[in-house]
Amino acid sequence: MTDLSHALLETRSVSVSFGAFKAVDAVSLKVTEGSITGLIGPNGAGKSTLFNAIAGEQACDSGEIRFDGSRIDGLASNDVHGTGLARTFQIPKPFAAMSVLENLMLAAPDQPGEQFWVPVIARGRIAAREREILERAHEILAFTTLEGVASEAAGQLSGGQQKLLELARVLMSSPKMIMLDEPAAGVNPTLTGVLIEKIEQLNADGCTFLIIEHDMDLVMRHCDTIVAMTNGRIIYEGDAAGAQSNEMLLNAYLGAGADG
Ligand SMILES: Nc1ncnc2c1ncn2[C@@H]1O[C@H](COP(=O)(O)OP(=O)(O)OP(=O)(O)O)[C@@H](O)[C@H]1O
Repeated sequence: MTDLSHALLETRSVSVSFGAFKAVDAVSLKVTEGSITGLIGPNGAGKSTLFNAIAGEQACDSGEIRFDGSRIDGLASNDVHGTGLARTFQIPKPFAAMSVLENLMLAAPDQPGEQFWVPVIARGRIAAREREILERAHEILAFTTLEGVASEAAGQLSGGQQKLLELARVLMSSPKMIMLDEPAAGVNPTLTGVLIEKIEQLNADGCTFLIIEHDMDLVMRHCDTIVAMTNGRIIYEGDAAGAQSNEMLLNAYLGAGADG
């Protein structure tokens, strides 16, 4: 039978070391276009290091990373983002003193900026682009339920709202794929529910997700594929039912005493 599933993101034998310690050890992973893929594993398994390598924030020792048909390993993080692959961080990093709206506007690609030498003739075009960015920011604020706090300083938001702001910021670049690092950590159940609903809506509109998460209920219920890592290696790739009955995976969690 022909395999019609297309790997939007693929790592081929990717390794990352810190000194003599191999945090990611020859990881080959495929994320199918249109999927919500969960990346799980006990603390220290190498999940965030793999994310950082994919996002261009951590150099690989060896291996290849392909996104949407092109090699992205070796690209700087901004250039990876420019290919349509966005990521959020385990600990949100907003510009705390700036408003929520300003945080979104700064995340827009193709910023016109404040360039005093811009010829008068171009100023109309710049104003039009700024209006477009503002409109898009308001659309995304409404979508992520943050419109009511648009003028508040980002640093004043609750932990859960900051996670929504992280998602809102990456949506400004209309990415094809989003990697979320522990989106539900420290978030109350109501906001976790909002976050999941938004992820599923974006997914229905064609956005692919790779999600690191320790909340097993979230992962098992909302991810169509699960990839499990331990000690830098992939030990399971398949569906939720298979993951729940996988002995190696169970032992890895028990051995690490993880919170998942
Ligand atoms: N910059 C670094 N320098 C040295 N060691 C590092 C560095 N970053 C990560 N490590 C180590 O690499 C291993 C993998 O860490 P990583 O953060 O990728 O794990 P993780 O699976 O994301 O864990 P968690 O679920 O706790 O976030 C850990 O042993 C960690 O201590």
